[in-house]
Formats: sequence, structure tokens, C-alpha cells
Amino acid sequence: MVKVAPSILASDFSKLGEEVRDVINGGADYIHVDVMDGHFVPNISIGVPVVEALKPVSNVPLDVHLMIENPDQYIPQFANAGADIITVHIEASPHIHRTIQLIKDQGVRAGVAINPGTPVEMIAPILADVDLVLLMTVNPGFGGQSFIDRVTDKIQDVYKSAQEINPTVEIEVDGGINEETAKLCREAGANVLVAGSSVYKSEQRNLAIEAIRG
Ligand SMILES: O=C(CO)[C@@H](O)[C@H](O)COP(=O)(O)O
Ligand SMILES: [Fe+2]
Repeated sequence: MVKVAPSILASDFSKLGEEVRDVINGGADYIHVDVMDGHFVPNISIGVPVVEALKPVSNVPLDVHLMIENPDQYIPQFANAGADIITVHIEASPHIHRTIQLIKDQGVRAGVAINPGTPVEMIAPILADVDLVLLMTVNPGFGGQSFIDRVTDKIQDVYKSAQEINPTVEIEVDGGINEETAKLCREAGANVLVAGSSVYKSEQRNLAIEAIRG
């Protein structure tokens, strides 16, 4: 089952509740929330109060992508605010088993994210313990960037390893996803497709979501 997770980073923040309802009505499976701290990535976006405000608006899971240093310090707050999935970057998590366990201890699904320039071997030691692997298909920090197509090899690698040790893990891709790049990712084994610009900038968001789902 392929899922589509529109990223609210590309939405109109002046009417965020409406923007979230609109993509849910258009078929969104998750709402993807990009949290950036200006340290791990060169941009600052949104944080805990926005997750809290969106919780009553959304009847689909809030998929919180933490692009922050020291994620352990904030995981309980995001969980209490209503995150359903919390994903941390391997590059920002030197004690990854502890961090993933901390997420699970909050009763939240746990994900690990990996940048395009980081080899997949980095996440091998945690693959059996996570609910989701997020392969970045752009360098994180901004919406609207171009898909890095060599990441499809990494998707295939993760898919193959997951078949053996964690067949129910979700494989999510994020960055530059549109109808064409979504197809490449689905064929490589991804089953959760994050899309910001290609959904929110589209005239007919429901059609954009269905095209990405394939
Ligand atoms: O995590 C990030 C960027 O760091 C993403 O979730 C973007 O928000 C995706 O935006 P598009 O590339 O789809 O416009
Ligand atoms: Fe993201």
C-alpha cells in the first residue's frame, strides 16, 4: 500500500488548518511536518506549538521529521504535542538505539532518516528496530529542490535488507517528489512518498496526490 504524505512546508502558513484539511480531503495518508533548527540544517521552520495546533485538525497521522541537533531533548515534547511518527536523522543521533527507544517509550512510531550523502550502512545497525526509514532525496533544509536520482540505488538496498530483517518497516522518501520521481521511488521499493511543492503548488491537489500514489 503506497502512502502519500504532503509536506506542509510548501503550504500557506497564514491558513495552515485549512491547508491541512484540504490535502486530507484530497487523499493524504499522513501530514508531514518538517522541523528545522538552523543548526542541523541551514533553515528554521516550525516546532512543537504547530504540531499541537494541528493535532485536532488532522484525522491522519502527523509524521514529524526532526531536522535538529540533540533530538532527544525535544522528543517528549513532540510526542505530547501529538506526533504519531517521529523521525530523527542518523547524522544527528550518535546514540541511535537510545534515541529510537526514547521515541517508542512515548508510544510513538519511530523513524530514522538518512541524508543523500550518507551511506546506507550507517542505518544497518538500527534497521530491525525502527518503524520507518526516511531516505532523503534532496539535502534537507528547504522545499522545492531537485530530486537526486542516485538515491534510488539506496532505496533498493534498504528495501532488500528490510525484506530480510524488518519486512513491515515503511520506506519513505522526501525531497523533489512529483509524479515522475515518485514512480522511480515506488519501483525501487519506497511506500511512503513525501511531497511538498508538487502537491501544494498544484491547482488540483487531489489529482497530484493520486498521481504520486501511482
Ligand atoms: O524535509 C524536507 C526538506 O528538508 C521536505 O519534507 C520538503 O518539505 C519537501 O519539499 P519538496 O521537495 O517536496 O518541495
Ligand atoms: Fe521532510
